[in-house]
Amino acid sequence: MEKQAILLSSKLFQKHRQVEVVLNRSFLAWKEIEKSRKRSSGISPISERVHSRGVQVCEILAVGKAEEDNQDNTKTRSQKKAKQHSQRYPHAFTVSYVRRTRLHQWRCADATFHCASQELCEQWIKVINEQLSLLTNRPKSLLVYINPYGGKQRGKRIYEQKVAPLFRRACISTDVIVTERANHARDHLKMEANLDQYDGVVCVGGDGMFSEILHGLVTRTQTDRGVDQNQPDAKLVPCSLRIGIIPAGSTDCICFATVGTNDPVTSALHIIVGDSQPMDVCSVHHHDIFLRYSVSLLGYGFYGDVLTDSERKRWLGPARYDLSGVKTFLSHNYYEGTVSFLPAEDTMGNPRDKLQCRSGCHVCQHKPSLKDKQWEMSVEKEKTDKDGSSWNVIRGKFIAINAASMSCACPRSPKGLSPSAHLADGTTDLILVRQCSRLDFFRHLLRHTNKDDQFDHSFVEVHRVRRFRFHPQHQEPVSLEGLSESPKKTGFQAICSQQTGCNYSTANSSWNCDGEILPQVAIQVSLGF
Ligand SMILES: CCCCCCCCCCCCC/C=C/[C@@H](O)[C@H](COP(=O)(O)O)NC(C)=O
Ligand SMILES: Nc1ncnc2c1ncn2[C@@H]1O[C@H](COP(=O)(O)OP(=O)(O)O)[C@@H](O)[C@H]1O
Ligand SMILES: [Ca+2]
Repeated sequence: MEKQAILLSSKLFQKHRQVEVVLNRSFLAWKEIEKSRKRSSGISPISERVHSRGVQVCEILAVGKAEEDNQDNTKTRSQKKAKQHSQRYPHAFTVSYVRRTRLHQWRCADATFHCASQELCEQWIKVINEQLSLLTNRPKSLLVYINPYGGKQRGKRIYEQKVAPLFRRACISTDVIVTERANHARDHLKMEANLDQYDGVVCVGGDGMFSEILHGLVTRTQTDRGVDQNQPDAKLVPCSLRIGIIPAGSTDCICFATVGTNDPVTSALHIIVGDSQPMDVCSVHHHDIFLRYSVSLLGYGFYGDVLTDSERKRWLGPARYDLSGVKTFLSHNYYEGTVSFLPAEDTMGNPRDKLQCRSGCHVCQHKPSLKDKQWEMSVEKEKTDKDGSSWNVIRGKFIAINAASMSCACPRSPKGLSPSAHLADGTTDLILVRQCSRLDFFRHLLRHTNKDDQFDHSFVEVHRVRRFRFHPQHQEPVSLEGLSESPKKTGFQAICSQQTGCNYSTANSSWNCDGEILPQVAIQVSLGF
């Protein structure tokens, strides 16, 4: 590896230990040199033990003058020694940096260095800050939306206690909006927010709140650029602002599946260092009318019914999903319909290849470019127009139809609904669970929580697809009113689905779209901007 030029190097003190601190463009290292005398057979050689530590510059959160330690904590000998040193060398700076703890979990650590003079201390702060200012992907100004009612209703506290102090430490300025109603954040982003002044938007909440913010931002971007997102063939303009997620919801699958954990501090640190992860966005239409976007789960049958039932138990917090899960499992409903899908090319891997998508994943990086895609789409159109040969059509009775655009990993299911799904490959994994016995379905569900393959059942099939359509066997009432909006939550559909009558509500389930119920059952789904 090429050796980098040293930008600054000094002998400083960390507590009472002398350390050699070296900074180059990508790394800050400090080496403690401990001199100890070994007495053996009358000879006293001086041996040097070197403890070396360091941090990549891109993982330094901030550097600044150290706060004076006025506490009288000098109980032990080493504390006394450290105190004496800090009095002798009062000019000190503190480097805050990312420390990796458990798997995927990040914490903020501080290292304080005492300098022989004020000039040296200021020089260190200046040189490190200069290097940090070269990291242009870091946000300086953020717009934060907090859903105070998400998850266990701890969003506000989580933000104030765990996240805001870190943003302050990293000198990130924030405008914070605590939402007062559902869709407050979406409407504010759509119509009011002055987005030019921010480098990103932060969502403090769950998957539903993320979805709100995504819709606000995407709609605003299209409006600003004169694109009509209701046109099914409209080429959407990508958003220039990134969305950071501070998990404070019930499932937090979008955060868990992208970061690897649902921990507010880890997420705040990823935001500060400017990490980003592209993700697939599915567009959902009903008869060519735009309904919603989805980034995680589009689920019909089981997950639709769980969500419909759980909405009336919101007061229970995240436990509502457990209760509704058991209830839905016991009702053991199945739904008839036709699923048609356009498979992804073989080069996109397959849902059972056991490859996990990670940051910098090569499948996502080498997905077909827009140009290839346009070509592909014209071929696809030709084929379908002639004989429909590239579309697969499956008619059947399904307990669940799940489209996972990402793994949908969450604390309940650490591998997720489709463990090998890619975050940004332009495909979704379509999982069809056909009518089976309760015991078989239980076995299938259980495999979401352990290492066994949940697709290894005769009644389950999974396809990696670019587009799909669903038509329920039983006609839904024709109503174009209220499209693109959530249905009124009267609970009507849920109550009806418990009965065995023969109206459409009984025969059909609903789609769970990232935690929101879709108002329509017949849908067309396509991926990619
Ligand atoms: C025998 C035990 C069986 C346990 C099976 C566990 C499987 C769990 C798989 C969960 C996959 C969740 C996908 C994420 C969906 C979210 O978008 C949505 C909304 O999340 P939010 O409430 O907004 O955080 N949550 C649900 C439960 O539908
Ligand atoms: N102030 C608010 N009052 C009521 N509902 C809200 C508010 N802010 C956001 N919401 C809505 O709450 C729903 C659930 O939010 P989310 O943060 O995902 O929590 P959870 O994971 O518990 O479902 C979302 O659909 C969102 O639109
Ligand atoms: Ca995907």
